[in-house]
Amino acid sequence: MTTELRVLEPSEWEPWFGALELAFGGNDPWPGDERAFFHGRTEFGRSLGVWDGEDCVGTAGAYSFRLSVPGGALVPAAGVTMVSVAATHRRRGILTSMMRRQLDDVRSWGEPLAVLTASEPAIYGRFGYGTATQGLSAEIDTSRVRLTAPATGDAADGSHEVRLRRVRPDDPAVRDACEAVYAAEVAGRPGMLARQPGWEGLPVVGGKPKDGASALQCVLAERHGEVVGFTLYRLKPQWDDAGPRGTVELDDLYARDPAACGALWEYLFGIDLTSTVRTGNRPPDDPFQYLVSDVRRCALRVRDELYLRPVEVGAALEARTYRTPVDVVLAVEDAFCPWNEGTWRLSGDSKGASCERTGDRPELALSVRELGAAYLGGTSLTALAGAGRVRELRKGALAEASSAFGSDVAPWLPHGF
Ligand SMILES: CC(=O)SCCNC(=O)CCNC(=O)[C@H](O)C(C)(C)COP(=O)(O)OP(=O)(O)OC[C@H]1O[C@@H](n2cnc3c(N)ncnc32)[C@H](O)[C@@H]1OP(=O)(O)O
Repeated sequence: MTTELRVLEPSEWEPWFGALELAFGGNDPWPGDERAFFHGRTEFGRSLGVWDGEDCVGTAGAYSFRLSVPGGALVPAAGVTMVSVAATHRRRGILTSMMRRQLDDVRSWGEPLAVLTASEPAIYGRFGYGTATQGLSAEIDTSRVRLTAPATGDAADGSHEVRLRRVRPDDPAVRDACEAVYAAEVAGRPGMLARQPGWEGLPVVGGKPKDGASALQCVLAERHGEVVGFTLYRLKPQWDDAGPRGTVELDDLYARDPAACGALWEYLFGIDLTSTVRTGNRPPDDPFQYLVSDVRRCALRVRDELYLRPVEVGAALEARTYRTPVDVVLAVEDAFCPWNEGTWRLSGDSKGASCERTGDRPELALSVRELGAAYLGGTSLTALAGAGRVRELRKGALAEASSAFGSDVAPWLPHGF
């Protein structure tokens, strides 16, 4: 088999995307507007195709993202996407060849991080990606579970009150207002992506009617006319002999303060003719868990979400801040990107950090995959050490580093890409 790996040309997009669709199991092309959305987002200089003669047999892309990290910086990160190999050409190293080329490219572009969401968790660890964020899913029995929103304030004229308003999600003014609420959250929550041009259309494209559910609906939370939160959801009606038992399929909910957040959740819980609120990916520390009467009937589950790989260890560790002061020598293993191998001294605190090569004796040993898992503060180094994935070589180094790497706000990736 002779195949050629090359950078994707715009004229090759159709067979390239068609190969991806096929590799994901369907003969059916994606709906036209979703295709158009992803066509518009394709960055040709950063996308790879593998060709066997005329046939596209491998695909991979890398969006130019900026990822929020602890401390609030937005760090350039390659958003690895559209990865596939034709079923006829699997397990012959084509994915490995694309990962090799891509990580070399990402390094040459000066991006310290690469991130992705994985179709299967088993695929990317070998290339140095660790699970950096988790998403919380819930299926809440709202016929039994009560949610009590916090008091909105005690102004006699009710001026602290949150008002809810139903709007069209595709109205440009609504989108701008929702984007502003999203943007305000990014720096404060590691793992979120600063919106790149064009990506503001994702919630609407991704929220198309599916599985008998309604079109996307949007409710704004406003205070003094200012939008302080919003939710996007679909309603899925269902009836049986006992009457209505519809479902609220929640896509998005963002709020700038607890009162707005509580008001939006309370609204979702109270929609007539529904008895379930279902959601697939909320932050692990989502406030609704602390407002409900019966968390057990919320059927909470956590799932791996964002995988992160430090492409340049030094630059990556310098790009974030640390919750508590840290001064530790890390021995990093990185067989796939050997330029990261070796010992690094990380010194940092809540204001900044330096991370430089050193000849000093290592104090903590770990692979780049564990560094990726711990990077956003969602996976503790202590937990990884408990699994034998991090080794403490100087007593006290583990506790010091683990506390420093942590994040009080759970890192979270709101959507796939
Ligand atoms: C970010 C994203 O886009 S995620 C989407 C990923 N794509 C998909 O899931 C679509 C369906 N699957 C595929 O297209 C292919 O099976 C791919 C892309 C996952 C793998 O492509 P291949 O060319 O077969 O991988 P390659 O031959 O380079 O395998 C490298 C190693 O990974 C292992 N591997 C590859 N895929 C898998 C998998 N799905 N599960 C477990 N191990 C895997 C191989 O066994 C091999 O291991 P080895 O080095 O120990 O022998």
